[in-house]
Amino acid sequence: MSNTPAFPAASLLGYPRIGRRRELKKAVEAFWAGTIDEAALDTAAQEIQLATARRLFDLGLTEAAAIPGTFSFYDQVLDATTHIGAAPARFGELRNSAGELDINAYFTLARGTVEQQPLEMTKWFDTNYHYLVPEIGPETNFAVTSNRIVEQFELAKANGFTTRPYLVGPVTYLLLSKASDDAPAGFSPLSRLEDVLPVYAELLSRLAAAGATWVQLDEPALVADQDVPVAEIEAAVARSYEVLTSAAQRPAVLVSTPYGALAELLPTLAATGVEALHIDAFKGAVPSAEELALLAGKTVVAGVVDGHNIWRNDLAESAARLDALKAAGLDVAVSTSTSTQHVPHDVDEETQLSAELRSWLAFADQKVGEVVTLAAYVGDPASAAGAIAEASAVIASRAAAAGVKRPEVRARLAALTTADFNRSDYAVREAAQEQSLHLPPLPTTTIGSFPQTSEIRGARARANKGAITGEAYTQLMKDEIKRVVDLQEELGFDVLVHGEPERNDMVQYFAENLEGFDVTVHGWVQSYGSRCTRPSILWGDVTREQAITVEWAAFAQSLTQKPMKGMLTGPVTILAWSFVRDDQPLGETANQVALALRDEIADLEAAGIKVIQVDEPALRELLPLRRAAQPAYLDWSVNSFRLATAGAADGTQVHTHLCYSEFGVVIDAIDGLDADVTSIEAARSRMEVVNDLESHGFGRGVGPGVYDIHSPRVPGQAEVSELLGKAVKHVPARQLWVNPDCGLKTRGYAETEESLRNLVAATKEVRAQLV
Ligand code: MET
Ligand SMILES: [Zn+2]
Repeated sequence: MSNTPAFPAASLLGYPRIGRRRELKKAVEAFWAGTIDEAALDTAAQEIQLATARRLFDLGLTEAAAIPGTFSFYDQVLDATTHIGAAPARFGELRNSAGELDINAYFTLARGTVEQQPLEMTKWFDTNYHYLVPEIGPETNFAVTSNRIVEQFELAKANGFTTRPYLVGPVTYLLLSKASDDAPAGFSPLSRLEDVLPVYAELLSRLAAAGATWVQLDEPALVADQDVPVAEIEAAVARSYEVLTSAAQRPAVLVSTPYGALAELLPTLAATGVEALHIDAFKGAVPSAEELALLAGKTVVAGVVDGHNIWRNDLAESAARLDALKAAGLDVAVSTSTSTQHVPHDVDEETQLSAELRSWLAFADQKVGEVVTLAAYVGDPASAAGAIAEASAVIASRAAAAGVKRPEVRARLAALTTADFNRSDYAVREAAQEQSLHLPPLPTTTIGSFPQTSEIRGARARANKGAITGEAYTQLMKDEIKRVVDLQEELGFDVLVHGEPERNDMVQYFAENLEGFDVTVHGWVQSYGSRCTRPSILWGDVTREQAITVEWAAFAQSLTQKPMKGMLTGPVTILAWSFVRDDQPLGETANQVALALRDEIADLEAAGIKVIQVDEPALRELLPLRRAAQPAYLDWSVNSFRLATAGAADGTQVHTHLCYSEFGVVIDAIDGLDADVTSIEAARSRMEVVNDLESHGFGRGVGPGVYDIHSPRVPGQAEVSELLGKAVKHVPARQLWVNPDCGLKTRGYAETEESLRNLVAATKEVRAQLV
């Protein structure tokens, strides 16, 4: 390329897609339900894209290509899949008569069909966002199969905004892919790079023809240690960006590398012809002078504003980082460390929070302001002096604010000894639990929540508005608990749950009932597809003023002779799904939460609860992307779980639940949790996990999920029997539990009942075959 257009001085890596009032969620779900048609869905999507462009422009992203084109109907990895023709053959022909993977094909891949499970879903780096895993084999027929990225650019352009189209980069795309069903053993998706690159080149050429000046190719896989040897990744990066930058007609290329430091791949990217390289200069350190020298001639897009958490930026600290980059003589632009898709839109919406707390925060819109200020600083340091001083003053006042440090919490933590982290040997506990529980082989249970019906949500909304009394609300929840308990009795479950109707969200519920947290009203963040969560804000030392779950659990237990599980959310998950204070190590915060849970467990036991589940679905999520940092993380995270649970009596059965399939990665840590029973996701990955369990010799109870609750599909009895048949071949039957992959709160009652009925019937079938 001759005459590279200037990269905008201020930019964002990405922006929330779901809409300030979750307009996209509503439109997409209405489309699935058949209440709006494709044209109406498109109109809603266009309105969101234009509202975003207008907003970002008004907030100061006024230069061409400053506004990221990061809208997505469901997921950015699925977007790439449908643009490059990578629909797996197992779905049959999904291309329409024009040869395109249209919106129907798109949602088929995301949600599955009666015959086909959807693409597997897994965590996006160290975030709570989930992407759909591509399945690539020798048979994958790569070709441009969607023009949506071009149409979205054109839509913005026609309305006066030159955006910067976004695509997951080719190396990351293939590294995140798994081998298709049809691929031979040992097949590596990265081996298809040469076939993928011309398709990316064609998309770049179409974007250039439409007038795009810059494109953003996102390569976060380059900041994470991979199973593929580094030399292979280096070669793939070098080759990809050689091919893509030698295309005749193309926009200038920004490669973004969020979620951590690039480390050994920085020189490789520096040697390519890409015009701009984004580095995560918030989480990652500023590269050394030698590395920076390699970047001469490129724009360095410095991600100094954290896109992944909500604290106001320490502008003085960011300015110092920018100074280091400028001192190396580089052309520096300012951006966020990651897409701001991980944070809510706007602090100003949260008028119920104290002005003090609000002054400590920056959501996506405030981050735009920070980026714009810092970009001005790069041009003229004096221009930002006032803003920098103000940010420093706010950060200092936060450190001294009431509730941030509570002496009694700190004293209790300081007094802990190793005994507080250890239970009796498993053999002792196992015997005591056999006595207290008398369970059949292959005990059946569910993960906790039952469908959250519109009646339940409506009752909560009315109670929050004061339209019904607290007593009326409690009664409605108790009625619901009774329905759920009766249903489980009728279905024949062995260990029951109360269904969690009183919980809006498994983390927020505890945040609302513990000191040290605050919750937002509009702070929705996309978790996967149309699903959003509203992370709480953990800003101070954590204490529990009174029992939280005991009344509900005791009521549920009073309705049945079967054991009722007490249900708690573990410390790591509470941290991972909240916006956590950044002023002390995570391990300290986790232990504060653990002590509150430990007290709750003691109260549950005193109320007669014999099985207590402490969910840790996010244990894998916070795992550092670099192997060197993983042992320290696993140490504090496992210890916080042990601190929470080690006060339980031998006869109390402690369960934990983790919902993802890459179990092998953290199996030692899961063992370290020392839970008596562990339930995990396995249905979508068709029980692959039992191989890991077998090779590891996992010795305690385990329930690999047999019902994928992420889709409305009902698994048949034969399908569940087959999964269980596979499980008993690899895991001793006496350790095996039968349960769904996860909680049922997002499902409807009809499909849930049918699925659970099949689950129990299949269990009886397999039990009968055990000798
Ligand atoms: C994301 S893990 C969910 C566990 C929780 N107990 C539930 O069933 O909803
Ligand atoms: Zn789960």
